[in-house]
Amino acid sequence: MTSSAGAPPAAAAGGLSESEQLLFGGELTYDYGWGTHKGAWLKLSLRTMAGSLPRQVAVAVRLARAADPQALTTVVVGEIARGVTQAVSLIAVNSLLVELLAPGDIPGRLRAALPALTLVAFLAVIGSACKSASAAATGILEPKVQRVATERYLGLVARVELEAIEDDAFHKLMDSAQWGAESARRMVVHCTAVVTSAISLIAAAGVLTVLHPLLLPLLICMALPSAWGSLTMARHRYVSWHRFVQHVRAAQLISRLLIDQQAAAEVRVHGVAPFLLKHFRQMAETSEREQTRLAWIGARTGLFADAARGLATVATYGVLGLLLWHGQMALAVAGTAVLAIRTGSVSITDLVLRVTDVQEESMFVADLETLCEEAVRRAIPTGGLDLPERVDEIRFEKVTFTYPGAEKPSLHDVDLVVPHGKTVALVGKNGSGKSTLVRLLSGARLPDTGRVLWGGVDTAQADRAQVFDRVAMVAQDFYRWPFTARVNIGIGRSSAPMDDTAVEAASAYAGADEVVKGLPHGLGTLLARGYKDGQEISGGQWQKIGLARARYRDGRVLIVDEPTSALDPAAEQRVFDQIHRLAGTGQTTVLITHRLHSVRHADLIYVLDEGRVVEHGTFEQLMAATTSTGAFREAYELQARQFQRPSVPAQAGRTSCEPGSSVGEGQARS
Ligand SMILES: Nc1ncnc2c1ncn2[C@@H]1O[C@H](COP(=O)(O)OP(=O)(O)OP(=O)(O)O)[C@@H](O)[C@H]1O
Repeated sequence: MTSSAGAPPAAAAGGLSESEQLLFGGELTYDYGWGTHKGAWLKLSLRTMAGSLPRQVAVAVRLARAADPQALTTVVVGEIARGVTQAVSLIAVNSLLVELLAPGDIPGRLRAALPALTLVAFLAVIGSACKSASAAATGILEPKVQRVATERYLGLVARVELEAIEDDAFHKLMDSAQWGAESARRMVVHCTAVVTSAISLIAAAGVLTVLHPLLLPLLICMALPSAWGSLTMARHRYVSWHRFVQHVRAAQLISRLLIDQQAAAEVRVHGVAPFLLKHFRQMAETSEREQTRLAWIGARTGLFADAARGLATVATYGVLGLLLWHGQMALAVAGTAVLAIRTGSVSITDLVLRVTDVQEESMFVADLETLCEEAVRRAIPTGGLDLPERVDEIRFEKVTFTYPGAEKPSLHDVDLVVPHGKTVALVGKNGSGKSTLVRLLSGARLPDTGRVLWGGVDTAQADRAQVFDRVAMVAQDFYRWPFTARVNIGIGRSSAPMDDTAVEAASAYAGADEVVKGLPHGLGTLLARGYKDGQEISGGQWQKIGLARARYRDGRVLIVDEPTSALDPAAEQRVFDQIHRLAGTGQTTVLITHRLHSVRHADLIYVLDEGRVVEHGTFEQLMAATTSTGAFREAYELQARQFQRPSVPAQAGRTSCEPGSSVGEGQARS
């Protein structure tokens, strides 16, 4: 692999670009907001990595404190005590060696060394006890830290504006953050190890400084090559991961599609598997090439680091030998120095490795932090103006709205009124802006210009939690939760305990009671295939469940977006009858439908075209030639004609196929 550090791997990766181009319409790279890959590479210098370490450790400590303060205290106290025992132990070893190497008979020397020996043994026992306590507390902390980190980012992400959820840069952050939560868990272990190694190193360094001031700088020289090697590899791995996260995500998507339930029929009937497998392989092979590249860099870096470390070790022991040679150091002191150098060098290697681990994990934790900061920045504001208890009308005033990245507005200068207790229908061609309009009405989106007023309160300034609380919505693409039928209905108002009587009443209202009756465990049936006892239901049956959910929510404003598109004629009639009946109970309803005959009873009909309201009025007004532009009337008549006697295509040997021709009709049916 020859790609340079800053070059995107796809450029050097042969088949990857082809797969990306075909399946995803372009090369899969991310703009992080804080720079390109090349920028990231430059930013990850050794200095900044070391500089950011304390901040990231502080993040881990904060998470650990939130997760289990008692366990955190045990870890900290345990590790400090362990370090102290090591330091004291080294000093005891020094006295032990002094006694053993002193002139005199062996039994006498052994007797003199006994107290130091006992102290070394005692300290070893204490050290082990501290190690066990710290290990147990770390084990307790780990999963809790991951939970706290996960809960935190999920909680924040669930509150961001819809716009952020559709933003691919934000998605990238969410992908990284999932790793960040796991990294936070691992950071606890690594941080503990860092503390252990650091204390052990301080102990060894302290003893070495006392023995001879020259030994400490030599010990540091021994450690530097390992530090450089480990940090260099951590940096390579991190940059590589960031480059490849998008490709990994895409390859995972392809592999999931191959086993996806919804795609299963098409995968088989259309023979899609070889096509997907080919592209999966291309993407996987590119990742493999990247792994090979990293392995070679690792081998090279390790070789340089080991060579430098070897030289430093020779120099250190050489200096020790010279000191002994010139009588500047006693033999017992030299023995302790060898021990301290060994302990210190092991601690330094361990410390460097662990610091690198912390550093590596901290980069992912930093991503998690960035996501949390971004999620806070893009959150739906909490608080705001209170809505009046009774909202007489919801009013759109010159509302214009453009989706992020879209070239033209989806709503343009829209004026509209939804009076309290009335049924308002929105009709118009595909893509005319109906669903967008209800998203703004429900507060899910805010206008770019103009105002959406709930009883005079602008949704941009209102407490949006209050707006949401008053809305019950069955969106076109309402979510099919992979839970039981009960939860699929009761989740409409999940803040309250689920009440079976209310769930049953809502399902009866929407005609979902028949669906539930047909399920093996009634409301307790899991509506998710692929799990034990999970059931799948039809699109129309799901639509009834969706309607029941909106009914259960019992919002003051009911928004139904294409509620009957998958329903059979009887069920469709029933739904519209129910909606009309609601009008009599003072329920405000906004109905989106393409079935124009079903809006006859609406109090107001708005006709949209290319994001603009082209006409509005009652059904009679829109149908009357004198009071309408004809947009609604023409569409209505076009639909009505389809219900009149069908025209029959000409067949070979027939000369007459005119509509109404009884012969033609008879032949057509035969
Ligand atoms: N999330 C989105 N991001 C970008 N553009 C969108 C998004 N949702 C809708 N649009 C665009 O906004 C326009 C209006 O879409 P909208 O879904 O509001 O139309 P609609 O009248 O409800 O259509 P339909 O009758 O097909 O449901 C369309 O051009 C559509 O492509």
